This record gives sequence, C-alpha cells and structure tokens, in this order.
Amino acid sequence: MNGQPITEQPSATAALRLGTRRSALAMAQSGMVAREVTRVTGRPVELVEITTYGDTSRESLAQIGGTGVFVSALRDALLEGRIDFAVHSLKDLPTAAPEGLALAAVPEREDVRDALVAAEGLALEELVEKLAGAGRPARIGTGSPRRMAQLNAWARARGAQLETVAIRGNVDTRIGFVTSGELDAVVLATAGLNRLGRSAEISQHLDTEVMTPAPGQGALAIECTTADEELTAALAALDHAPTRVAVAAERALLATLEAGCSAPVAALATWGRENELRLDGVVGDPDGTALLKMSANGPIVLDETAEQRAAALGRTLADRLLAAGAAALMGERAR
Ligand SMILES: NCc1[nH]cc(CCC(=O)O)c1CC(=O)O
Repeated sequence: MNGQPITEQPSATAALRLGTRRSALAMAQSGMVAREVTRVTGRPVELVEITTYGDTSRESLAQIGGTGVFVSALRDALLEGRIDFAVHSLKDLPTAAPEGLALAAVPEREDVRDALVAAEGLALEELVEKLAGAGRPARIGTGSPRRMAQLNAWARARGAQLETVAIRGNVDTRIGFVTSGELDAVVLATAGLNRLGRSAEISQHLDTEVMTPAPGQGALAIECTTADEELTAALAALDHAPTRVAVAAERALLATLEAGCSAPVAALATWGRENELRLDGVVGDPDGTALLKMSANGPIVLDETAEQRAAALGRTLADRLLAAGAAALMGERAR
C-alpha cells in the first residue's frame, strides 16, 4: 500500500501523504478519510504506513500507560515532515494539545455505542441467563477497565453471574476468542465494526445507559501541523461542528479527572433539543462495586465559542464527580 495513490485525480498536484497505522481498522478509517480529502481538495492522497508502540507491544494497554501509545509515532512523523496529515480514533488521542499540531477536523461521528459480539448472537441478558442455567458465569472479554466496570456493575445490580476477562488484540483476534469458544462474548466499539464492514457480527448494541462509551468513541480526529496553514484550512471542510463540540465536553471531563483512555471513565455528550448539550459522565472501579454516574446540561449555540463552553460543561461535571469521590474510585493506577 505504501506509496500507492489510492485515489487518482486528473490534476497534476502532488499527492498528500496520509500517515496510518497498519491495523485493518486504521486502514479502513484512513481510506475513508483519504477519499473525502481528495473530494474537497482535488488532490490525490497516498497512504504511508507507520508502526506505533501500541501495535508492536504485547503488554496490556493499562500496563503500557494507555495514553498515546497508538498516536505518538504518527505525531513524530507529522512533526518530522514525513507525512502531511494523520487520522486517529479520537478516543485514543491524549487530551493534552500537542505543540505544533492542529486538530484540523473532527468528522461526523459514527455510532457511539459499544457492541456485544456473543456466541449464537445472544444479547447480554440472554447469554447470562443461558449460562446460569448451565451453572457457570458468562465469560466476557474486554481490555477496557471502563467496560469491565460497567459490565460488572450491570451484573451486580441484577444478581447475575458474569466474569470479565482481560484481552487485547485487533478486532479479528478479539472476535476469534468467541468463535473458538474460549470466551462467551467480547465487547467492541460499534463504530469500529461498522467501519470494517463487520456489523453483521454484532449480537447486541449495548444501551448507553448500561454501557456509556469512552470519551470521543466513534469519532475520528484529523491532525496536521499548524505550520501547514493551507492544508489546515482545506481539511476544515471535513469538520462536523456538533461532533467537535460534543467531544470537547467529553474530553474536558476526562482531562479534569486526569484520567487517560485506559481509566474506568465514560462520557457521552448528546444534543437534545436544539442548542442543548447533555453530558453524562461515569466513573467506576473495574470490579463494578461502585459506579458513580452524573449528568449536566448546558445551552450551547454552535458559534466560535461553543467548544470552550462545552469544555466548561465537561470540567464542571468532572468537578462534581471528584467532589463525590471519583479519584478514590479510579485508584492511583488510572490517574
Ligand atoms: N482502543 C482501540 C480502539 N480505538 C478506537 C476503536 C473503535 C473505533 C472508535 O471508537 O472510533 C477501538 C477498538 C474498540 O474499542 O473496539
């Protein structure tokens, strides 16, 4: 794929170099954005493969620190001029704004929900009931403390038997645990499965009340250098303001909690009535013994200050969560 223009244009302008990770999901996301970029700029886009630490390390994300493991190699390539722009899953992007880089666009968000991929296409409740009949707990794989916390809290609330099993790996590997019978189900982001054309393997879309998604889940981030003003301006055509503002609230909550993408923190901002942003925040411990849930609403008009006001909403909700004991719940490791 390296060096191959994936979109051809009659114009003689030089190809834009899009840095991408090699995973199937990253390639799918980059390919989709590449086509859009060609549509709005008229320039061909070539994919440049970049390997990140998160791709080569076999350690758990919690062990290697989580924040930024998929992102830093792409950012280095941008700052060294080896690529012109990069596409990240927004939920993998550290909340700190990097020197010299611009978040040029946040395209319209995909489905925010987490998905259950279970044997025989069973829903969570059916799966747990069936296995209770067989005298054992449902074994559900996920590497995410956020998903573990909410799965365990769900089970605890209904006195159901469920066991979360820490797993890692790409989408194929994770679904493989279910097909092989090693696990009864895994939880993955719906957005990723949709982008990979694997929606048919979803047995249930988990309700966001039961499984609130990660901050930024389902959204992409398109990054380039601030020095490249022309490209920054051109990429802005791919920006979707309602998505950008919603994720600003979610990420401000995460930043204020001083938590990373491997922390048991969930946040979802949704537009209700026109110009009304609702933010739901959840902090838990992976065992699901306690789950702290709060929400806040703010009237936000989509103007130049919208992102800042959304961020203020996120900080306010985070402060309320902290006042209610969020820090102790997350524990030292996640902070
Ligand atoms: N942490 C890995 C990761 N980063 C983004 C997605 C899915 C796509 C998205 O949420 O935009 C995934 C996989 C998953 O959680 O199943």
